[in-house]
Amino acid sequence: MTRVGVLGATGAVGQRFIQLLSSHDDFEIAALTASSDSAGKPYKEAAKWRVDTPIPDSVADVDVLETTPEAVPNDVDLLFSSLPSSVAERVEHGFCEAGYVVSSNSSNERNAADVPLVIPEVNADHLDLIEVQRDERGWDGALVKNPNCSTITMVPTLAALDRFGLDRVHVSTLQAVSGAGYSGVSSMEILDNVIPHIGGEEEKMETESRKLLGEFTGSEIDWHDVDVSASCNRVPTLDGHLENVWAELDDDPTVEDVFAAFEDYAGQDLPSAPSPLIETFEEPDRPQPRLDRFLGDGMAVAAGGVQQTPDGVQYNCLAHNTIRGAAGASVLNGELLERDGWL
Ligand SMILES: NC(=O)C1=CN([C@@H]2O[C@H](COP(=O)(O)OP(=O)(O)OC[C@H]3O[C@@H](n4cnc5c(N)ncnc54)[C@H](OP(=O)(O)O)[C@@H]3O)[C@@H](O)[C@H]2O)C=CC1
Ligand SMILES: N[C@@H](CC(=O)OP(=O)(O)O)C(=O)O
Repeated sequence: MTRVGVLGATGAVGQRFIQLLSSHDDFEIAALTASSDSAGKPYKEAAKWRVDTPIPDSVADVDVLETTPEAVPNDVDLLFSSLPSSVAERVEHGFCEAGYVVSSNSSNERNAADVPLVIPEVNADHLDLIEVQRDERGWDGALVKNPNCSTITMVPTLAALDRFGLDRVHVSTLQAVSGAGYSGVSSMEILDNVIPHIGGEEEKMETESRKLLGEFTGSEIDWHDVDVSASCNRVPTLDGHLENVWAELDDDPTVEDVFAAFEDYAGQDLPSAPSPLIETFEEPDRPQPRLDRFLGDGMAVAAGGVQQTPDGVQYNCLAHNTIRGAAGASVLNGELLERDGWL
């Protein structure tokens, strides 16, 4: 078993990590950290447990640690990070310097030139950027990021469409409230409403997509030159981001060609990787958040509503934002790090 820790374990995403890791066949939870307010308390007291399965017995009475390299046992091989990005920016480097490999969900440094931003089914080879990172930063550890939840919902479908020459993408999102965290959007704001703005989200989709779809040259990531324009909206669903995508393509695929590209897109042979990665629907009213967010145990991307347009294709896609879009994405990266010998 690989001994793992969770930084920010008491938070909304931290709890998802615990849910996923407590039943993992290869990872064993060996350290849970949070803020100084929680440190020293048993996990069940420090965390207000809000996940829809019971708090695992294996963590309930474990004492929460300070989020410092000194507090985490040396024999922990891999850390998952779900800290607020302002905190992550301050502390993640210290863990990497101390020799820990950190698989982080926080948004800081996702676009840094020497930080691998990875979806294992899309760009597993970008992990080799760790060599460059270690050379440049003098770390024994490493920092690897997964993308933003809206980005990760769309990018596998774009990767599948790239065989037709991806030229330009417009996307409009309908994002669930859990993406903003438990206290992020008040019920008075979101009930009977849609909020047509999510701070920073559009820029994240527009940049992270191009890095993920880029080529690793051996020393750097050559970003894809696709032009991405995003419009992001908060809607009153609990979990599951739905997205309407218009992709302009060099070729002129039929609807059947697009379905085949989605269905043939290869997954990964990793414990948390879904098969298939992209589940398709011919019914025009699918995918839907409530019906389809748990496909592939919350790790699949659902796609449907495929139509030809004058310049390419239009479709809808959906993924579970706190599983495939957050904790599940980091765990999958952890599995890739282990398989490829980076731990
Ligand atoms: N991709 C996605 O869909 C989502 C991504 N995220 C990202 O994940 C990260 C975590 O989000 P979320 O779980 O909602 O946040 P929460 O506020 O629920 O949890 C934050 C966690 O960080 C800990 N923490 C806060 N301040 C400090 C500090 N100064 N030092 C050490 N630990 C600290 C908290 O501990 P304590 O309990 O002691 O305060 C808690 O464990 C963010 O970066 C967020 O942007 C979040 C939601 C969805
Ligand atoms: N902004 C996302 C969630 C999030 O926290 O994203 P990021 O991981 O980029 O910080 C949402 O609101 O749905």
